[in-house]
Amino acid sequence: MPVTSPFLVSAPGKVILFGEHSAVYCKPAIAAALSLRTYLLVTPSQDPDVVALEFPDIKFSHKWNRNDLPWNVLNNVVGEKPVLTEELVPELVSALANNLDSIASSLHYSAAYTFLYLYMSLCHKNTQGVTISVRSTLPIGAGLGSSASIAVCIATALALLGEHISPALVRNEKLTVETQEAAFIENWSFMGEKCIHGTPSGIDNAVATHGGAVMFQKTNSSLPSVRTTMRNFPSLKLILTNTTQPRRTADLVAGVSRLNNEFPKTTTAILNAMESLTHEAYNLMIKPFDKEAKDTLRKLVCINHGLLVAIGVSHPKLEKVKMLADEMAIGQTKLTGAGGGGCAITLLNDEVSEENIEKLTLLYKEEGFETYETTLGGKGVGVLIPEEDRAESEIFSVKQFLEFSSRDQIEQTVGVTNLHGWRYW
Ligand SMILES: Nc1ncnc2c1ncn2[C@@H]1O[C@H](COP(=O)(O)OP(=O)(O)OP(=O)(O)O)[C@@H](O)[C@H]1O
Ligand SMILES: C[C@@](O)(CCO)CC(=O)[O-]
Ligand SMILES: [Mg+2]
Repeated sequence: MPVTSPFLVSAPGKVILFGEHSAVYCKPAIAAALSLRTYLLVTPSQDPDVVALEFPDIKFSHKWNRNDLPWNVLNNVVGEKPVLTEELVPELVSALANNLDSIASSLHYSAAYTFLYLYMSLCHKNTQGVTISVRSTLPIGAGLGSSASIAVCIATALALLGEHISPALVRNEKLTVETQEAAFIENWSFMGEKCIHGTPSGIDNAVATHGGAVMFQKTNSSLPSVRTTMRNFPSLKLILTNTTQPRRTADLVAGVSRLNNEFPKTTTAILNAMESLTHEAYNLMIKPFDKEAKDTLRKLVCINHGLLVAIGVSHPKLEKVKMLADEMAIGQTKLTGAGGGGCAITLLNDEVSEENIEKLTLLYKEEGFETYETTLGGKGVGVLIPEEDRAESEIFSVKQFLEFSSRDQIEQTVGVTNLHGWRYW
């Protein structure tokens, strides 16, 4: 698709309520889309041969000349059309290393590698040069699925540029993504997640694509994963706390794999326990959600956290989040996402007062932690373009997009419900 005017893609982060890590071992997990999102702006490049990235959230920008990319390798191994493979194509992975060798930081490398892998897979040599700028209201590398939300945004933008999905179908009049288009985005964002952390389960990018709340289970054969939409997902009162301790999902997933190799029987028993508690939680959450059910759900949150501690993915700062909440007897806390730092959720007791919530958030602030006000179960991926009669000057520029100074400013300016003068494709 020739890009004559900018377009904007956005996708949500997620909270895993039950089953992180066990999800990688084909156990079910429950997750919901977050109101915090990643926004990706596509603009035509001034030089049609240049593909540029502007990722200010991780202080990274980079350019490639599209003629320097290893198209021949790709065409020899895969052909001209995108072919979904079970694993990343090793020849492409190794050829791309030459285009990435000037990038030293692992944070920058994984973002650039994901982009290039998807660009090579979904675009072609003659695809017009574009600048891809990304801003997120999600904390990065903190357990809220920032990698999946950027992978979904990139896969969607490149699938549109490569004309694999049709703009008209990305959003129909009900503002939902058509099944086939969504499946294409989900599958390719999964390849993006593989670039970032090796052996993802696929739950994060499934939620970022489809939104809502799901029980998700990867299969250990070549069969597709099973995604069960949880339509009556109960509204949960929770505090989401970021320890701000940096960590990489890839490292934590690799740590669990080492533990599994060293103590296979014990690790399997823990993963099986996670499986059964996820089923128990699911059964509670699909029925009328009364006080008893809420109490039981909190107990399951507590058990799930204990099991995650047992497989070595907690962190002293996550334990501090839990301890402060436990001391106030305010609810039950578990880490969310890959752990090792990043975020925890505290599922609050029903009767908890606003005063106590404020007291706890203050205690967290004193520890250097951040808390977020969010809602769960929102929309998945979406694409917006400026309305036809929109004057060029009224469409924000890459420069403005890159200069938004805070999460609030991003949300207020490009937030899906706040963006005036743009319409769904
Ligand atoms: N806004 C962004 N700009 C650039 N790169 C990003 C952005 N958001 C995420 N990334 C990429 O995602 C990586 C972080 O992914 P990682 O899986 O480690 O954490 P997460 O997805 O936030 O947490 P979890 O996987 O536990 O939910 C970063 O290293 C970077 O490559
Ligand atoms: C740790 C993990 O289970 C969740 C990360 O959000 C990894 C995955 O499922 O891909
Ligand atoms: Mg991730």
